[in-house]
Amino acid sequence: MNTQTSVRAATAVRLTEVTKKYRGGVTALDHVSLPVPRGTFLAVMGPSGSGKSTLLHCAAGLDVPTDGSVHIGDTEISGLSETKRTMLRRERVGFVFQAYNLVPSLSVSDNITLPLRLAGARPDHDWLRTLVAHIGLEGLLNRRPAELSGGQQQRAAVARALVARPDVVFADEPTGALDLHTAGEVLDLLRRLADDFGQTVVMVTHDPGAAARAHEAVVMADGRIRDVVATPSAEKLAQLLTTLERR
Ligand SMILES: Nc1ncnc2c1ncn2[C@@H]1O[C@H](COP(=O)(O)OP(=O)(O)OP(=O)(O)O)[C@@H](O)[C@H]1O
Repeated sequence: MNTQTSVRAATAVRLTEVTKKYRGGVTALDHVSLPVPRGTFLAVMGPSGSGKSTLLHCAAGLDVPTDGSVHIGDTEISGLSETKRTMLRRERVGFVFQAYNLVPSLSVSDNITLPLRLAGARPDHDWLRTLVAHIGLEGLLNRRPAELSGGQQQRAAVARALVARPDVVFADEPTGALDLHTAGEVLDLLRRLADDFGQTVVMVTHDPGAAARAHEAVVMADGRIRDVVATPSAEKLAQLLTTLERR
């Protein structure tokens, strides 16, 4: 393995000089470069319209950049056909959304393993047991989503995102619908998944308190990364956001 390959392999996601222009002339991302090392819990913050969702969509292969490249592990996804990107997302990317998006008619257990069935893969039962125990879903697996609290539903959604052992989990405002205490539990869980399993997590959030649970936070404005803050505090992030919003 040459040095460049080993450097790339240590990176779960890499954006290189990514620009995204929408029809109508909006430049939502302007030459953004961002390596996300494996095992990092990264928060993406910034004022409304700063490009957070666009960054997440391009990084996850849900959308394609106008220019620049995106790698998931060693695979450049920005040049793949839509079909290949869909397959790659199923196998190597997990998603957690604000609205848990569980299928109401399926049990918790079937919801968690759904991505595997869609990809035509078999569950790894050892991993499934570890995951369910780690996430605290034992005893809830036969229930329907409506029979769970909001926090339990989001924990089931986190288990579903992790079931295929993805290179990266993208979380879009994962605590937006939860009360403060339950939100704290879900954030602790995301942090433990990174610390205990080396799971890479990229989370978009408006909440400096949530971002402060991450290893690192990037702060965006006008489609660019303005700051990268290691071991961020809620106070420091709130201060940076206030400065950007006042401009
Ligand atoms: N499909 C689209 N077509 C045209 N412009 C778009 C589209 N999606 C986003 N934009 C524009 O791109 C810019 C970045 O939007 P984006 O949704 O990425 O920001 P954001 O930081 O996620 O905002 P918010 O915090 O409000 O969700 C904004 O100016 C937005 O209006």
